[in-house]
Amino acid sequence: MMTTYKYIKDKTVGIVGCPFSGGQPKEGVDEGPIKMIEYGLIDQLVEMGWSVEFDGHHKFTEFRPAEDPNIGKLKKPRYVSRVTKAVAESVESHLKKGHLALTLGGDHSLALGTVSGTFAAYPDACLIWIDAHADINTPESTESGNLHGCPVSFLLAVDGLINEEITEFSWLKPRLRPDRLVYIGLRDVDPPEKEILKKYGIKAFSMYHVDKYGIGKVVEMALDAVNPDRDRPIHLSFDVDGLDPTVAPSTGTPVRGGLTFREGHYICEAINETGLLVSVDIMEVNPTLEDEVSVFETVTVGCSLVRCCLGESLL
Ligand SMILES: NC(=[NH2+])NCCC[C@H](N)C(=O)O
Ligand SMILES: [Mn+2]
Ligand SMILES: [Mn+2]
Repeated sequence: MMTTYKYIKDKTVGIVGCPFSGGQPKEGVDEGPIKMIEYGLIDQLVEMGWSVEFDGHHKFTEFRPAEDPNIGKLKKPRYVSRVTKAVAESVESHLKKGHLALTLGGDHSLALGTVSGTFAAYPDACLIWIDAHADINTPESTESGNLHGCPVSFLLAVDGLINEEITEFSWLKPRLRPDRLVYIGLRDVDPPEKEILKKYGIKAFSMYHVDKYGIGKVVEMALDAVNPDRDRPIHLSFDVDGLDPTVAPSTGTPVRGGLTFREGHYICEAINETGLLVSVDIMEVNPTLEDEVSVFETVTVGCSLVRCCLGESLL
């Protein structure tokens, strides 16, 4: 099988390395991208025929404000805002050169940047979000105050979802229409998040749906929902906690009953097959959690998801 890419020129991928943990409290998730690169991801992609552009990981510590008091319940809002603004610019510039943008996280607050960057370059894109969580809490609804649980609410182009104007994030232009967003893998959604999904009619396939229909049908239904004519650019945001903790144990907020190894990879293969993928995030790999074997499994699964997104196939 050979994928023809509709939006990507010269089979080039730009890697945006994002060692960042400010959207949640556990240290170590900033080492995720460093480990994925150390495990040989670039060579693997070159081996597959991709040209890789990577100028080293972002150095975010210089964005860290001396003081960053909570805004309402939100923790480290200034740090997260500055970092994700820089990420948005990196992703957008890769996409505008006709590259596929591959962002390695880091915690999922980084999607504030990756999705903003993608929709700046491709306003007509759609977003496929693989996760145990919906990450759609608002500044009011979040219980944890961790911004990795909130990015989607900031990105949605709807009125009245974010009540208080948070000037810190004024750079962010919400461009994501609710009908261009679909979830797969959900199993730990907070009650106010369920309300938001319902209110805006956001398509979501939980693990119940994966069990009921099988992953093949679920991906097809997800694409039908956000990309019925199979012509829009696709942004895939993959939180490795969408996978079962037996498959990706080294992550900050594991939830039992997740996607199997094959289901996770199938999603990436099927999305690659559309030829429409322009932007991929692999998020929440934390190589400091659990034992050595778990770390190895989680980092290697991060790398193999990327390879499947970029066209590695079994035959
Ligand atoms: N990207 C993640 N792992 N998010 C977990 C979010 C958990 C919880 N819903 C919260 O808002 O804090
Ligand atoms: Mn998650
Ligand atoms: Mn997430």
